[in-house]
Amino acid sequence: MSEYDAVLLLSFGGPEGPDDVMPFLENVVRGRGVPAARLAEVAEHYHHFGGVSPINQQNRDLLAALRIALDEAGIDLPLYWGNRNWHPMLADTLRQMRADGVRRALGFATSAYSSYSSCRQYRDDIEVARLDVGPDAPEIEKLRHFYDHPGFVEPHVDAVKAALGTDRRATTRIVFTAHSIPTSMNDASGPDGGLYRAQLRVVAGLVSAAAAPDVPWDLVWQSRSGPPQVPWLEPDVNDHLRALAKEGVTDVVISPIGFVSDHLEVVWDLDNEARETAAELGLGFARAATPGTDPRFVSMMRELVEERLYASSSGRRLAPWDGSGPSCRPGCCPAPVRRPAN
Ligand SMILES: CC1=C(CCC(=O)O)c2cc3nc(cc4[nH]c(cc5[nH]c(cc1n2)c(C)c5CCC(=O)O)c(CCC(=O)O)c4C)C(CCC(=O)O)=C3C
Ligand SMILES: [Fe+2]
Repeated sequence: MSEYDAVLLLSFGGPEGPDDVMPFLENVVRGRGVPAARLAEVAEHYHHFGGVSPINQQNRDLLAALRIALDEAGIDLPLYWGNRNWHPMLADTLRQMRADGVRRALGFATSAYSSYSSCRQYRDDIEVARLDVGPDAPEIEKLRHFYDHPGFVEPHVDAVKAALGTDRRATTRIVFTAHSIPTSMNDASGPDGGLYRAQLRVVAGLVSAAAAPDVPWDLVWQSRSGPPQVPWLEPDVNDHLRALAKEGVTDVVISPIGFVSDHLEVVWDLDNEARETAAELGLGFARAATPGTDPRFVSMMRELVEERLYASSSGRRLAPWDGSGPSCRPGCCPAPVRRPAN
């Protein structure tokens, strides 16, 4: 018997209709000092899609695929889903898990990298939700980071290969993107600081080397939020495209390695905004796919579960990618100082 009795998918959550948009956004930015004008702008992005975030269907698809993968491996643990910012909310899910008799579950977060937003905040979410549920709330053990796992890297490699044309390669640039974060959050990420950007550079290097070592690449940032006086990671992807056009680059392939699926930031900030910027500049533009429900990504999820289920009891040798790069440890990636909206 394993000490685990369930698997939990932890995600960001997103609105499911126009009336959900503002309450969802308020959940996201509570205490984070994001200006009202920025919120109104992001609300518009959601309204372009009928107020429905793509992230929810992506998570439903991921759950269905993972169910099949677990069944095929003979793992009959029940599967749950709880979000940080929108229904199904994590506390409600934990309450259901407790009612079902779950005591200790493995948690997979849809976020590959170390930083407060992408790691520690999920651990904080779990603790806050457990306090809300009260005595006998299930314990959740978050699975390790997977940014450099082949199940995450290989789908990005194939996507970049597919997006790269055969013409004008000498003047093509691969532009890897990830969600910008405040520079202070990057400085505080991981046990020694700077881990968010460092992990992204590792993945950019792996994808470039396997997909197109002859094509130069850059790592830049997208979807900046927060008050303008707070520094965030730069350059922004749109500014970067302007600089590339001046340098004589003719074509760009944008690979959003910061994302596991086509979130709103991908389908709006890249497929609309960055595409438009490229068109104004006369740059050829292709956007590489994200893993989504790629079978290799789903198999990776199953493997990460299996690793915890069996490794400690069987003395099985861990896979080569385990510990291949630094990762979060308890206590790292502290929360940013909360500030009032202004
Ligand atoms: C590192 C990172 C990831 C990647 C890791 C991960 O995947 O977790 C990520 C993912 C996501 N971010 C998302 C949406 C939003 N993020 C916001 C705001 C912020 N993001 C931040 C960071 C990150 N965010 C930060 C530091 C803020 C400032 C406020 C704060 O300090 O928390 C805001 C507020 C409005 C605005 O953008 O200004 C929204 C609406 C969605 C859902 C998209 C969908 O619906 O498909 C997803 C997956
Ligand atoms: Fe975000």
